[in-house]
Amino acid sequence: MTIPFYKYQGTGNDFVILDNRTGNFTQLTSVEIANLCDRRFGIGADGLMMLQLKEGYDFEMVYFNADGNEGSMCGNGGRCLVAFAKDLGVIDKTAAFLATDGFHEALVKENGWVELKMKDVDKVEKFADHTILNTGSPHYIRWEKDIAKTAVFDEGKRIRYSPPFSEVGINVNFVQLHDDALSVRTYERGVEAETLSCGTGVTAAAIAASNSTIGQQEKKILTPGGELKVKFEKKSDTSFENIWLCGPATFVFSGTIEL
Ligand SMILES: N[C@@H](CCC[C@H](N)C(=O)O)C(=O)O
Repeated sequence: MTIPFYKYQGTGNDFVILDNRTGNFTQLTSVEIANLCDRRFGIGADGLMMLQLKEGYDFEMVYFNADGNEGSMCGNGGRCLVAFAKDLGVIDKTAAFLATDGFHEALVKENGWVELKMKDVDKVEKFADHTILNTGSPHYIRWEKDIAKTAVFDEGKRIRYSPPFSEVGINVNFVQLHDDALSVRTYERGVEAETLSCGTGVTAAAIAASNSTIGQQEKKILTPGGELKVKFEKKSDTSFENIWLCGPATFVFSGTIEL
């Protein structure tokens, strides 16, 4: 089977995208998807997405982690799929699409900048050195003094596979606070490695680092793959709405691959 594919990246979080409006790729197995994402034997990516038709929406986003298993929401992936939909002519400057965690809106701005509305957050669990919350995917936020020195792979893997997370897993984000920004490095579940950026992860970090002000807040986020912005409205210490993940989403290359 010959598969035409498109490769996109958002702050270095990279994805293989398939145009599945025909339904031709629905039967791909998790082993085949993992092979397509393999960086040595395949195209190479942190995940694979299919853009599909869905009645009542511009499109549907179906997301798989690099291990071939269907994942929960991917923020950078969602922004890249919106850029792809725009390049295909499926949308113009706005999108309304369905993902595994529900309905999302998005805006395509100048120079490849894509803003994605994330699901509301209504539970934030704070512990002495970490915070847990779900922004479409589950996230563990650990505060660090200097993330350049953090053993992201070893520590992230240890936490992701420790009880009570071992069975379902969790994404582990190491976060350093600066005066005007946050630096974030993430160990991603399903990739089982550090990625250059994680959209739902930086969204979780921004919310976990919110100040006590009720109302609109905005955080600049620095990741190893580039800069993102998260805007949100704080309703209470555990309730956040109108959450937007904003940043670049870029076409890299396209091609065909034999399966
Ligand atoms: N890279 C993603 C997160 C993808 C989901 C994650 N790997 C999981 O399975 O929870 C992002 O940009 O949000």
